[in-house]
Amino acid sequence: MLAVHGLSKHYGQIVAVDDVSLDVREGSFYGIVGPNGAGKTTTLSMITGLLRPDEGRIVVHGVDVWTEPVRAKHVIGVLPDKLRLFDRLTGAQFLHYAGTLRGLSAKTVRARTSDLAVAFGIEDALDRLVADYSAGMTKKIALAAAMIHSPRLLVLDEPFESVDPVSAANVIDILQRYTAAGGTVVLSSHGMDMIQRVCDSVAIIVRGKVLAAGTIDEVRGEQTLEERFVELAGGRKAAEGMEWLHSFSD
Ligand SMILES: Nc1ncnc2c1ncn2[C@@H]1O[C@H](COP(=O)(O)OP(=O)(O)OP(=O)(O)O)[C@@H](O)[C@H]1O
Repeated sequence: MLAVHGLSKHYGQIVAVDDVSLDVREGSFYGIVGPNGAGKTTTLSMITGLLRPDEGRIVVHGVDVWTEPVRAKHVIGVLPDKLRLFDRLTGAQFLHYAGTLRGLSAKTVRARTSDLAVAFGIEDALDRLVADYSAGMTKKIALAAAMIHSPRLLVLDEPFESVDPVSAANVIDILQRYTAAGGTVVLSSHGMDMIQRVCDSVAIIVRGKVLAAGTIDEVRGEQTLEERFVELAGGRKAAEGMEWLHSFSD
């Protein structure tokens, strides 16, 4: 479903993504993990056609994302990192915009909007401005917008950030049913337990490079995914110094 080959991106002197290759099969629930600043968002932005790579190739369902962007984007649903939404729209208007932009009829959008609102538990918020939503509600409406055109591939950048545990479980349930039906999910997250429990495959990215990729069991071996992650990310730093923090200013 997704083939990424030799992807690189520099920001001035900073090498954000360094020769990343990934293969994601159809129906996979694929996690991307890495420390802050590892290059996850940069990688996902290039995969979804939002950020032009310096080098490399991305093919989604047989379509090259950067030579045939319109066809490729038809296949992809995206939850971007910084949610820059049209937040002076109500939730319903926002989903109408997202659906009709993707070529759906107004009738189809209405039907799917009410299904999505129930699934995400935001029925009561549909007529309120997105600008007035809480962080978790904003994430949910953005997720709903990513799904409304029933894409084959969902690329979700930290979908569970700010989402409460019950809602997160609901979202996971929705995504698991989606992958069981042949949809493919690629998501980034810092939730190691969740990735280990929910994903079938994972890539660990550190300083722009893929240090491990494969099925969860292949990557973690005898350890937990978190232990393997900490090992590859260079271990924990001892909490020394900062004594001033315990000297209290009053
Ligand atoms: N627009 C930009 N201009 C300059 N540097 C950038 C830009 N976007 C990202 N970077 C740098 O590229 C590197 C990778 O950033 P990226 O946002 O891809 O990391 P990430 O793995 O998603 O991190 P996090 O887990 O904190 O979200 C970082 O060093 C970051 O400072």
